[in-house]
Amino acid sequence: MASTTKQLGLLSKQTHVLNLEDADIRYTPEFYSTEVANTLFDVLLNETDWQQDTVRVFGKKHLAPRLSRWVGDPGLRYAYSGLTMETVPWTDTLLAIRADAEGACGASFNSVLLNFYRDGRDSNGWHSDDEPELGGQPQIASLSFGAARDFRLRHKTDPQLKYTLALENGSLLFMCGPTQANWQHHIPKRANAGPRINLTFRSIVE
Ligand SMILES: O=C(O)CCC(=O)C(=O)O
Ligand SMILES: [Fe+2]
Repeated sequence: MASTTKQLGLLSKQTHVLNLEDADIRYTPEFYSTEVANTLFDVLLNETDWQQDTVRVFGKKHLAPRLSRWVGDPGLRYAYSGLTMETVPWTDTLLAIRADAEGACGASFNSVLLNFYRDGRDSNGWHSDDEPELGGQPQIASLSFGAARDFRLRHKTDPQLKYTLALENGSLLFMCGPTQANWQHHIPKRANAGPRINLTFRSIVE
């Protein structure tokens, strides 16, 4: 994957617009073919220097229930769960995926958070990606590789409004507009789930 603009075997599959109030979320299940997605899973697994971060929950420090890595343009910093993280440089693989995501979403991204859910015991707690450095209407492209996992959404003020969708191997989920201001999301634990890698491309405004 030498060229940063090379298309990684994109399929022109249907994008579904989720019918959710106060949100703008679009889901493309087969953004990458299964074959390409499986290859990308292996490459990302092996090329990434995975770390287990410490997160602060109600003032207490815990090891995050997943492995992760921040990648982005030089000098970018990001405050996350009470910690300031510095990004590490892009790889050719990540630049190629970024180009695909930017083309599909009509957005630009200067960083990506890589998450590795080793098995179904790994998870991601309820949150919004609404840190000030993401701007007023964060645009987030989320790509999933490996085992499908449920992605749950809940409205911040109306408890009746909730939604679950399975993020499949090779899928793209794009969240933009008022989504982060009004909704939270999480990845619950799932018995027997296999390994999964998720990339969330973002744009940090300094
Ligand atoms: O793993 C996922 O699909 C979600 C990851 C996520 O919400 C995040 O990194 O902010
Ligand atoms: Fe998130």
